[in-house]
Amino acid sequence: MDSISHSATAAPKFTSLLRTKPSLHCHRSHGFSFPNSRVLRFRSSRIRKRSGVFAKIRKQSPAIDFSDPDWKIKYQMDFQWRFNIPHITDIFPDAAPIPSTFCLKMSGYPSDEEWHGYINNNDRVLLKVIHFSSPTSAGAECIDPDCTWVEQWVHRAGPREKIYFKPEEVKAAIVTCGGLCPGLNDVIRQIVITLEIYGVKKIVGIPFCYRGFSDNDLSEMPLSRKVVQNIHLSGGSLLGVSRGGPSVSDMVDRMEENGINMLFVFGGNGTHAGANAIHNECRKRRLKVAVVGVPKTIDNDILLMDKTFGFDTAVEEAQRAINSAYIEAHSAYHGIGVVKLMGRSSGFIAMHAALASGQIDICLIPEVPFHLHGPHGVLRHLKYLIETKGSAVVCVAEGAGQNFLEKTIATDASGNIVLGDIGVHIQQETKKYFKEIGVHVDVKYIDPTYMIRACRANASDGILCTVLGQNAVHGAFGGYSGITVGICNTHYVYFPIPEVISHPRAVDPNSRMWHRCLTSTGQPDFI
Ligand SMILES: Nc1ncnc2c1ncn2[C@@H]1O[C@H](COP(=O)(O)OP(=O)(O)OP(=O)(O)O)[C@@H](O)[C@H]1O
Ligand SMILES: O=P(O)(O)OC[C@H]1O[C@](O)(CO)[C@@H](O)[C@@H]1O
Ligand SMILES: [Mg+2]
Repeated sequence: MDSISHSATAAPKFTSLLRTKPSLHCHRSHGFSFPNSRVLRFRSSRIRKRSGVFAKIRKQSPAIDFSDPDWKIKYQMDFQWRFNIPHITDIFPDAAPIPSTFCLKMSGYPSDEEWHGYINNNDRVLLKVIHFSSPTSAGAECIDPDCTWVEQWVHRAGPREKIYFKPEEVKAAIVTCGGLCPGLNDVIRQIVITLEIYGVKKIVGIPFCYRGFSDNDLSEMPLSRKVVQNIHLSGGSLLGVSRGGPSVSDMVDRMEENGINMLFVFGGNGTHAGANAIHNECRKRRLKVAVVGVPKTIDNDILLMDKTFGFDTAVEEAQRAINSAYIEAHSAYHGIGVVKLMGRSSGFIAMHAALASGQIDICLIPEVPFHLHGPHGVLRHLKYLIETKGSAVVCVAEGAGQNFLEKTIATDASGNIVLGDIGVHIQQETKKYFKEIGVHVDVKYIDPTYMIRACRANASDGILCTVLGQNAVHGAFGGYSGITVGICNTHYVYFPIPEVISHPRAVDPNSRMWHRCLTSTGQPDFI
């Protein structure tokens, strides 16, 4: 039987620490670093400020004192506190749960009367599953110099036996923000379907991201199973997306006016900062509202998750661009293909697309610095490839090599810096370089960004969207707020929002995956 101790921390150990910050003197950025390894650093203490809105992320604690024999237990206690997921009862201690209206039991099956199929609030998923025996192991993430094994548990997602909202009193709203991403419609669809199964009748879409809360020309879109039945068959978002928007206080005003008490927000770091700010504002106003995020980033740059929806589709779709570049390059005399793929601050799409295609000779990502010119530069290697292979294909992530481009202070409506076009730059520099050395080359440049983003989700993303969408609804009905859903070591979890947005997730240049990519392309260091 589920004990309903949804609160913080009844993890396998330290069950007494429910929602109270332990007084400890451990950790976050203890200052040592190992060659070739990454010591876990907690950047969650950063405070992000935007348009007067603060997404406050937990306070910094002192460094870990490893001479303290209890450092590990203290570290784990602090971890539990940080990964506690906020619950309605934090502000409404008397909120009484009711039996779930989401029924899993089929009559007569299974025969075991004890079985109910719900997730116990105390179920946990292990966040890190590799025990690195040494800080010098590839990709090692160590907490202490000996790389001691420290268990880190996070909350398991899924339907709870007791719920904190009566379905007839729920008005749920869905909002999709940032850039497009394959799978948005799949998640909208699953949320609507699952809400209806709980018995919710009032479900609306907020058009064009947070803008839909403030713009008087935009009105709520009523949603039902009938409306969303086939929307996953096309890409884009039924509700539309945009960047920028109103202040958090204006959005919560509108939510109050319109009686919205469940909000499902899909987006990246920016959107989640907004969702967390809405959650905090609702708590400040003592509103019984559940705000649940669904990470949407085609760049796959949200922390702690195996991957985000749309990423697999993007990698798959990128194959078409890479293959075209390869065929063009291969069919031309001294052909060079350049493909630019998405990834503002992380090169996951470029790295995975290069690995999947096996057609890339040079993969350039923001996390790994490179020179274009000079004896070890990309252009010299291209010359070598032309001489030895007769053609070459380069894949570059959009955020790579920004140091070669003119700095700009231009930002989009959300405050994101507008990047220079590294793909065009590489194309131009390549042409110039080969002209200067008197070697004929035929350079073709492909930027498939918006073709990729507009695709419908592939099968594996379709499944991921389904699970994430359903779990978002279960989280809200379970009484959680200020959380986001994710996949972690193949299991589904809830994270407190601040922990996943403190900074963008990046490719670790010391990881096996990046090394595999280098093995596959055969490229040298360009430094
Ligand atoms: N720090 C913040 N606090 C509150 N709201 C924010 C914050 N940053 C961004 N937003 C809002 O979140 C929405 C989306 O932000 P943004 O355009 O950065 O996309 P994103 O969620 O990061 O997704 P993408 O991966 O497509 O960039 C916008 O309406 C923006 O105003
Ligand atoms: O052109 P837009 O819509 O501002 O979006 C571009 C950005 O969106 C992303 O696809 C992330 O959503 C980035 O890779 C890219 O820089
Ligand atoms: Mg963003």
